[in-house]
Amino acid sequence: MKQTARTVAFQTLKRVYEDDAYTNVTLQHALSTSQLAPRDKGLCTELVYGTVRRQLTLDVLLEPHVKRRLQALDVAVLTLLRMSVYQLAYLTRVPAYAVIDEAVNLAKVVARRASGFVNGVLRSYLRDQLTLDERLYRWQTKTHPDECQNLSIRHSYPGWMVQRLLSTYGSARTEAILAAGNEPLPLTLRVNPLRMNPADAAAALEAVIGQDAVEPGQLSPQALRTKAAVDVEKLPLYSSGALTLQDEGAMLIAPLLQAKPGMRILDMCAAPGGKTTHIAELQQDQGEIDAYDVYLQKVRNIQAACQRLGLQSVSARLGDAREIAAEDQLYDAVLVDAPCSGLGVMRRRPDLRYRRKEADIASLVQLQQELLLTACKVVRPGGVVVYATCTLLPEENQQVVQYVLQQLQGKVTLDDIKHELPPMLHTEIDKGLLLTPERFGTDGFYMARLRKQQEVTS
Ligand SMILES: C[S@@+](CC[C@H](N)C(=O)[O-])C[C@H]1O[C@@H](n2cnc3c(N)ncnc32)[C@H](O)[C@@H]1O
Repeated sequence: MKQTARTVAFQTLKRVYEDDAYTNVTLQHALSTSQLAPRDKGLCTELVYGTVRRQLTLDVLLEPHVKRRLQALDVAVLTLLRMSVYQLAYLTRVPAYAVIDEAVNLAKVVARRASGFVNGVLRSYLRDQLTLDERLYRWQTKTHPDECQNLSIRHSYPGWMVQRLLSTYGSARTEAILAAGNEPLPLTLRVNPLRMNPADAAAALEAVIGQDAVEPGQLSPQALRTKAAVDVEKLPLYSSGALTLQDEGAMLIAPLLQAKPGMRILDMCAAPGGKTTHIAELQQDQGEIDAYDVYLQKVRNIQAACQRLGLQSVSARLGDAREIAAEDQLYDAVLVDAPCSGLGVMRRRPDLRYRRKEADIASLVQLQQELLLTACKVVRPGGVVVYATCTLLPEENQQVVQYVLQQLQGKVTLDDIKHELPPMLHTEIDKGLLLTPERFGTDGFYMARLRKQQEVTS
């Protein structure tokens, strides 16, 4: 089969559906072993991410044109239909006849006996001549969904997730958050100040990807945003350790530790090392950072990141961070970048919305509380603990902080971080900073800083 953006996308999607494989990992592997040109890699990524993200909507769009239950279709056929309807409904720049021709040709190779069926379904879809909104309106008038079901199908998220967001953020903001989770991922980079300053890095990047293709970030002085598609990991600038791929919102977290050269810092949940390496850069690589993760492969990822960036001050360690004991020497600052439900990073991990189950939340909250309590134990009096997540649920964010403050009865207090953050974020601060993804084009994050009180000696 000749390799094109669509064939690689189809094979990736089929693996995702058949083996329940992770979309981002499967796609990354498929692209790195393909011979596709950068432009085709872009289209392939769009087809895979879009089809997975919009799956619940796509199935509703398909249903009127398929007489059988969709789940009863062969995986290859269902994959082709979803991928094709994604293009017809969302990628209006692609001509419909090209979508159908390519789907039928692909069907002849991967599901020969079903090529007529694929052709028939897609032609029936086109005959309707309705816009996406009109199709969804038709579904609505037929099924009379409540607000939650309606948003769930329109934006393709499970109902429980929508319900939890609705009860926290209300209708309009929830809809904006859901829509933001379906947007393409912007490419943001953190410049390593030990290697380069941001202006030089921007100029060096523009020399490769084109004039005016790079702009400074809005929220972090170390951030660059690129407007052109580029395989950053293949650039010498990247392999030489001048750049790290990181969301701009994530770049706000490490600075809250106020790391200075010589400080001893603990990063409790560190892999793949995005924030550990940021802390090391801010400390000019002069200090001691213990970076824990509970999975061996992930610990290796931290080591690899430090090696690429030329950082010496990090010790990557394998272990459950809840078991770290208060040694003689306590830490000056601790980061708890806790495992969480990930509702803030939906555009980054398109299948997370279907993998995450509502029942996970209670055990995540317990883990988050235990990690934060341990952090407060192993930080020195006067030292700080930064608690961060990439989710939007108050029970994993403000309520975890509240729980720990109550448990520790005044031994730990909440810091005011307002004046350390850009003024445009001040409205987002309330018991920590809550960055929702529809506001500034970042992923969604929560971050708060606690301070251990000095022991009173008489
Ligand atoms: C949100 S991610 C951390 C992201 C990382 N800080 C970064 O910026 O690249 C949470 C990490 O916590 C790890 N983790 C989960 N439970 C843990 C535990 N009990 N102790 C240490 N790490 C844990 C997970 O393996 C995962 O890599």
